[in-house]
Amino acid sequence: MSLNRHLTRGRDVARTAGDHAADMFAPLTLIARGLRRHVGWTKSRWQATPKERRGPALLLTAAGVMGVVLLPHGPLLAVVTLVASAAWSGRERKPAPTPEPDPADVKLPALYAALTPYLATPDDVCPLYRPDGRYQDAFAGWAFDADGRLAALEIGYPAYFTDTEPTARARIEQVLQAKAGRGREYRFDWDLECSRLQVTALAPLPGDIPAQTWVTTPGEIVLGFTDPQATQRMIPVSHDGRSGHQPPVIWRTGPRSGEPHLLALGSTGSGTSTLLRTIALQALAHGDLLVIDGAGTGEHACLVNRPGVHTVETSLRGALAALDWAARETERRLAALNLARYRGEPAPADVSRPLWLLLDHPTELTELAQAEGHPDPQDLLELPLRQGRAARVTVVVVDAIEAVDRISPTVRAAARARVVLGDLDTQDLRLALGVPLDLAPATLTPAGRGYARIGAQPPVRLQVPATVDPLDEEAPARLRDAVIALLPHRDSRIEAPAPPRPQHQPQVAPAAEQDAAGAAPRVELRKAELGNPR
Ligand SMILES: Nc1ncnc2c1ncn2[C@@H]1O[C@H](COP(=O)(O)OP(=O)(O)OP(=O)(O)O)[C@@H](O)[C@H]1O
Repeated sequence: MSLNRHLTRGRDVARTAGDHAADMFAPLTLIARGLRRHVGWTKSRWQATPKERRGPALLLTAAGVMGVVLLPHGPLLAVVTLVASAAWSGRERKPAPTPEPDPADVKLPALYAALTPYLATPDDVCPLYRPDGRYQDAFAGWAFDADGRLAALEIGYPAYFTDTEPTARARIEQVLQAKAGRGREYRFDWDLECSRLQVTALAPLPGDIPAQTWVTTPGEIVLGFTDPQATQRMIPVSHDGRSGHQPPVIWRTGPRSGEPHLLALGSTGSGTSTLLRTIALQALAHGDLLVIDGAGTGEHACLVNRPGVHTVETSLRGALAALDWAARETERRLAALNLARYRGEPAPADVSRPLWLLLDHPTELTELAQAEGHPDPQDLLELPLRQGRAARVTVVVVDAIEAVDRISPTVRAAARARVVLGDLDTQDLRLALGVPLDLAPATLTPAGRGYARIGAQPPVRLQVPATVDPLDEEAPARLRDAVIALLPHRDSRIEAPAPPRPQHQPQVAPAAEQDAAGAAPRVELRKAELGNPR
């Protein structure tokens, strides 16, 4: 056996013996500690007793001791009592818990100090913010939640602070969010007239709301859910096996809509394809779809061959053919509507059924078209975007925020309903929504979280329903089943009798038949095959 092993063993034996000894002598230690405390108490009492009373006190104690000695079993009882009381007072006493410090006194001085460099100037003779100042002088009110996190704060700031400049405001918002915790979203209400800023921490929106049939009127699309303060409407929602009501973000489409087209941008994996699927499932209830999957990831394969879905294209040639048909269909619809109006007749059924052009990452196809010398598919959207409202053609484009420069100006100008999803900085949010946000997003946002702005309305928070790809095996089965239940089948559309079918279908010629120059093939309307259109 090596020396090292001897030493280790010896150490173990010594430690075990020490532990046993400590266990054995624990009662004696307890009593000894108690006796020490008794002696200490007696000493302090003796010193506290005035000198003239010490003699009588000593006499009284001696008489007591004598009495005890004279009693039958007195000395024994006295020893037992002394030992018991020593054991009692020798216990380890837990220190009284120190009261939790007031979170306001811990967090608000730090917040005040962090704001001081931005809101103080040396020339101010009566500064609201100064290095040796108190937060109570500048902060008008505050509230903390049960976990000690800042829930609301109202601060005052000097009138000379440049609160009309977005960059100056953004700096203050950044400091406030950093000090109050980046894990939550905050709303900033700037009262420019009174030089006051109200900061409110926002509760997270409910996530994972499964796809389901929403209670809306035709033409209304539920993009997701928001704060109760942002809308006066509530719709029934089943979530986690319970029924309740949630405030929806509704996008109104159709001939009377001020925002007939939508553009959604997001960071990678933020849920833009999921948003497109959410819209597709609702649009299918009353209209027909044409889907272009520019990324070619097959995320919309669940729509292939579904009643009401004209085509799901993933190739450049297929997309060009389908969009060319959509442009001519828009033209045809307009002509038919104008003729009906001219004759004073109701609009024919085949032009009043909404047509939806859903484009996922079309800029991928734009790049491909440029490389191969084909026309840009986005150019074919011009007519549907300009005339779509009258012709009941709605365009929805979703793409990555990095591709915003490649989105055609016509799409950006005509798509006045905007959605932005994912972790984005304030500049990207502003670019996507067209206005600065008075909200600071949390650092980590779940999939489907973002903001929506319909037309000129102020932006609202948005959580898109979890309309997952039913072919995505990694998605939870209950969410996939919910989507499958909404997909129309050949014999029914949304579990209801099939509505009359439109009298025209896109027929995309095989790519091989396309001309050598790469021009998009014409989509033929095969009216002869109306009996079996799909
Ligand atoms: N609202 C949501 N609720 C729950 N999960 C979601 C939601 N939106 C998206 N997801 C999940 O997040 C992942 C990414 O979603 P999605 O494919 O829609 O994002 P994307 O923005 O299209 O991604 P990419 O940038 O790759 O195109 C998927 O697994 C999807 O199921």
